[in-house]
Formats: sequence, structure tokens, C-alpha cells
Amino acid sequence: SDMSKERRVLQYVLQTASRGDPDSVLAAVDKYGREKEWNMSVGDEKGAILDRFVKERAPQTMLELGTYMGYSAVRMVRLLPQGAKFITVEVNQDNAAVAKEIIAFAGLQDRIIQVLAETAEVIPQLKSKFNVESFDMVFIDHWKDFYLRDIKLLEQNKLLRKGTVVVADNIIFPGAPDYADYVRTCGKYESTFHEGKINGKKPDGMEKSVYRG
Ligand SMILES: Nc1ncnc2c1ncn2CCCCCNC(=O)c1cc(-c2ccc(F)cc2)cc(O)c1O
Ligand SMILES: [Mg+2]
Repeated sequence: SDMSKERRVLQYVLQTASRGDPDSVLAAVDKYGREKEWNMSVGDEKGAILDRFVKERAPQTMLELGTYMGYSAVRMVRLLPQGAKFITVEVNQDNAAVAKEIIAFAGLQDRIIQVLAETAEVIPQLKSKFNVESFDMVFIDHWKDFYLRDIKLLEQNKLLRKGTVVVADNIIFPGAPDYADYVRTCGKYESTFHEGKINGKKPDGMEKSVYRG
């Protein structure tokens, strides 16, 4: 069978980006998405907003739900201090394999822990298996109808603390209305919406929710 779209993106990155240069890897994924085939990575418009959140929080421990091809992992880890712990969870084996190669090409493999699992299974194991006390920052970008279930799992497993910044992609499209309603009204978060288009045209945005502890 011919290769998947994700494999075509990987091939383009390997052929056009510079090994060990995360910015060139991000630029290659964005360029392929603009000129050849769109892909559901967070992209450069919302990515720039994410950059700002990471720089402001300077997290020592970070969790990502939904690795996909590793674009947002490369994007965020390139801004983290050397000793920071970054864990990213992906359920799709093929996409996780593509992500592993993209992350390695960017030279960030020693700074990213990739986990192949359903989020609901791994969240309760993070403290014991990955020696995590709590997260300074979380990026949620997996199945939209799992966002609410998983932020409640993070709360129940005491993985959030006062000041943890939880960022969720796709609040408008494909949409996570139950999640948005929860973080905005439950009283446990200081929540703000940050608009960012998909592929320069489709209205979307990310919710930034700071846990009150
Ligand atoms: N560890 C785990 N546990 C559970 N599910 C897990 C998982 N790891 C992965 N998944 C499964 C995630 C599947 C991808 C989720 N993302 C999306 O579905 C997504 C779709 C769009 C989109 C936009 C315009 C369109 F026209 C069409 C689609 C944009 C985005 O930014 C998206 O993030
Ligand atoms: Mg997304």
C-alpha cells in the first residue's frame, strides 16, 4: 500500500529540513501543509500563541495528550529549559512512529518521553510510572470528546497544582463545548479563550485555563 499522508510529511521534513534544527522542522511541516496536503497539527498561527504560553510559564514538567506527528511536542520542547520533563501520549501506533522520527530529526529525542497508550489508562499511572508529582503545564489536543473526561482524571489523580496552565486546542472546531463550559464555570480555573484560525481560514482557538489549586 502506498504511504500515509503522515509518512509523506515525514519524508518532506527529512528531505528539506536541517537535522538538529527544530525551527526548520516546524517550518517544513507548515510549508507542506500550506502547499501540498493540510494536516491537523496545531500549525503556525495557534503555534505562536502556544509559544507565548510556554515562554510565560517556563514549565519544568509538561504533559501533552495527543502527539500526532510530534509538531506541537517539537514546538514546545524547543522552548523548555534543558532539564524539563515533557511527556506526550498518543494512541495511534503509525502516527507515534512518525512522531518519533520527526522528534529525533529535530534532535529532541532525549527531552521527550513518548507514551503509546489511551490517555484514560496512562493518566492514573503517571505518578508511579514516570515519577511525576504534578504538571506545570498540560496541552490537550486529542479526541475532542475526551477533553472533559481527561481534565477531570488529571484533577482526581492530583496531577494539577496551583498555577498549572492547561491549554486545549480546537475549542471552536472540531469543538469541545462541554470542556469549555466546564473550565469556564466550575470555579477551579481562571480561563481565557485565544482565537487562532486553522490553515489561515477556519475560525478556531485555544482555551488557556490556570488551575486555582
Ligand atoms: N492518547 C490518546 N488517547 C485518546 N485518543 C487519542 C490519543 N492520542 C491520539 N488520539 C486520537 C486523536 C485523534 C486526533 C485528534 N485531533 C483532531 O481530531 C483534530 C482535528 C482537526 C480538524 C480540523 C479541521 C477539519 F476539517 C478536520 C479536522 C484539527 C485539530 O487541531 C485536531 O486536533
Ligand atoms: Mg488540534
